[in-house]
Amino acid sequence: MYSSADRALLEVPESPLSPPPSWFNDDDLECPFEKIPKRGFGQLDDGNQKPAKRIRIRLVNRVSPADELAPTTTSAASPPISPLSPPPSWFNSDDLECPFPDDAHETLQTVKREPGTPLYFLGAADDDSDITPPDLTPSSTRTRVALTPDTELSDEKPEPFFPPSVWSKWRGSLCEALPYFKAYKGSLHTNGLVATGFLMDKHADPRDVFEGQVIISSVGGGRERDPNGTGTMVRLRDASDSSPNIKAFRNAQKNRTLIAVIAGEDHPLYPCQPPYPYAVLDYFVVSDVWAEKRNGIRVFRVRYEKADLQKPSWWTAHRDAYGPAPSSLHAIKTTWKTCSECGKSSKLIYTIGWTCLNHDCACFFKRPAIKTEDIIKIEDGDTEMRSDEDMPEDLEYNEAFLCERAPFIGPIPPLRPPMAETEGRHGTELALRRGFVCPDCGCCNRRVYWNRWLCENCNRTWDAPMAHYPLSLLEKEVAEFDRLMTKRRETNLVIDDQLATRLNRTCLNGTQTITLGSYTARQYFLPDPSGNIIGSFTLLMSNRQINSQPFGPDQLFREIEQKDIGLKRNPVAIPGHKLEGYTRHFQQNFGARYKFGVAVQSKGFDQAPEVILRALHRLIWAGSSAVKKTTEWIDKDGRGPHSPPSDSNDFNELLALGYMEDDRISYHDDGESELGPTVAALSLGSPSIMKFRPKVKIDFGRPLSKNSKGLYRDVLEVPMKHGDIMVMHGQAIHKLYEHTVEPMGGRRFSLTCRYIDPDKMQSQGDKDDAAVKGAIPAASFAFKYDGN
Ligand SMILES: O=C(O)CCC(=O)C(=O)O
Ligand SMILES: [Fe+2]
Repeated sequence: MYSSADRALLEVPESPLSPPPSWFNDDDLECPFEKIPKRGFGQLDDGNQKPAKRIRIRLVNRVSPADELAPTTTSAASPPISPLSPPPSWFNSDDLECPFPDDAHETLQTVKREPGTPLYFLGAADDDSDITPPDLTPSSTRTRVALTPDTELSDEKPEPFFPPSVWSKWRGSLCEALPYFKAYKGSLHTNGLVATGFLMDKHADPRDVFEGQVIISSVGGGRERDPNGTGTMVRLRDASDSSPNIKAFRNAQKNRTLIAVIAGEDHPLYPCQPPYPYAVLDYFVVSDVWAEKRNGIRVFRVRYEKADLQKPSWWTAHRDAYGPAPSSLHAIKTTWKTCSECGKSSKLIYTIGWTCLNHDCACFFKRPAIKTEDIIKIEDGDTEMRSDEDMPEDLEYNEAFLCERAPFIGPIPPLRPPMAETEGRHGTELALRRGFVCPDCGCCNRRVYWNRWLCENCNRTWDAPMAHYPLSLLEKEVAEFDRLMTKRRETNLVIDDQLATRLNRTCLNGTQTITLGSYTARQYFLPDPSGNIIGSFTLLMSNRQINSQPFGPDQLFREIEQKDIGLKRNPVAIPGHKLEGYTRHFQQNFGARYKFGVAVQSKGFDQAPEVILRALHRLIWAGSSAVKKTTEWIDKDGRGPHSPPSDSNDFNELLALGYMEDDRISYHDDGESELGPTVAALSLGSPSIMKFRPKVKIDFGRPLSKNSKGLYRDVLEVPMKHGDIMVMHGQAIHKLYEHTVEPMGGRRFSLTCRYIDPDKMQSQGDKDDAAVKGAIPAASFAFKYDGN
């Protein structure tokens, strides 16, 4: 079980806006959840339904009657939602229902625009009755909201104009399915320091704009908890030009690359009823990045302009959806002025007048003055009026700044990435392991099942091709792995050991090489801080001969990779965090139910396929043989009160884990209180490395090194290859140490046996269930393994 100190290691950010964003590139599926140990957490709270939120919005007409092109702006009358506001977004099944009828997507497709033929009305209109949009409404019950100047909307926000083409219930699914947004925390995803995806959620700053074609936001990150104890997140320091996110926005602006903007349902300025927790708006281009000063602190703002100006925007229900007429696209331009102080030009952004937006200039963000002595003549004969005061808080944008457009030229890819191509693939490559956007309903999904893709919204399934993992690939992985291990041994000065790549001899108290059946094995003994041996780690090293025997590891590997043994990823609950996570590996449990932080059901051994029972018998032999040798070694010097038990229990549980490319299991312990002292695991497929390190809360009182985060460095790293078996013996190992396994290849299974003590189970139901499911079928003893 994890202690709170362990959990402290697992900190995940609380709000997408609070911590500085982490920067992932496209190939990095790394996610904070995958760093979560799979042990000791409770279940997801699915029943915590989020209350429907109504935001009263008021549409204000800022448009001069003559200026038909100016979009109508919205401003939220409701206060912005603090990034700390608590409600986690766990939906119940009602929430998961698509608000659009099944044929909505077909309806949408019928209005696709032919190149060069603007289908939509693009001109100015005196009133909305002149706007005759194609009937995109998927439902006849939908009402369009007619806007007149100063229209005040009722409590209801309008429904979306039409359904978004890509959406998600979960942040994790969004990040796994979309190539352009993989930021599990923070609001920005970048690729090569260019912004490719931006999520606006929960927080809106003053003057943020969320309209059909123009969005203005602050650059997230850099907020800290208010030292005045208000519980809110505030900016305390100037944002820097050299921060990666500002650079990424500037690069996107300079290169005019596309950035997908995604809206979270809690955005205070959402112009319509949010159809889903997350919905992709469209591709935009970054038109402006500039600095403002707010409460004396420098913040950066970004203006985005929709890339396809002729396509209506699903999130607006008024004429802003149609945008300016093509003939007018170039007509409106914001004025630029050059600063007499720094010589740099800035746009005339605010109605109050021009200010220098170069934050290195003495005149940066100074309020235009009305006193005559402040009027300065500048070169072009124009005048500039400037006071020493900063700009006020209640600024408004100039209409021209909001209305100008710079049409994007270039191909615009579909928002919905196509399903990954399976042709010629073996089935566990990263490209197939990633999530997908359902081509039928646009829902973002994770890859949850080992041998299929399932859309959690419309339940459509696709079989995933799970071909034999090519032997040539496996051999290549092993060759690379061996090279890497040799290098690691050299780096860590492990020259006298054939196996470990990192050995901390001040920590490890003795090792021995032994023979167990046909296996050569290496045994390491782990001490407590006083040097008492508390347990052993044994690695039984397989070889070609063992692997190729009938029902040996080769055959077991081939059978498991082909057979659907029920492997799937499961949700991990993180107490105190509202983000939902899924394990970074696929599981299926057999025998007694093993309760750890992941909700995994168990199939009784009587329902287990033969391959699982064969593995079970091999592990029963390996576990008892390794424990016997541990006991002999310990008994040589005499047992102490801290010595591990001299016997192991019979196993009554087997957890099968499947790892695809890039999957892993992060640091955790196998220390649940119901577990017996011995854990044994068979590795099949790609090589992997298992690492042990002392837990941070344990004071070893010796010069064991720690990393920059204050965590102990690994004291033991052991390579595990196809057919190898590891045995951990001694419960105290899990109190003092934690371990991780990193596969170094594209397909690996681990089959781990434990004993789950019914006497330590809470309920009679659990005990009865364990007795039935954990009973090893008598017939399976025909598969008994004796090491040869
Ligand atoms: O993947 C492995 O070999 C071991 C997994 C593990 O540590 C566990 O199941 O507890
Ligand atoms: Fe483990």
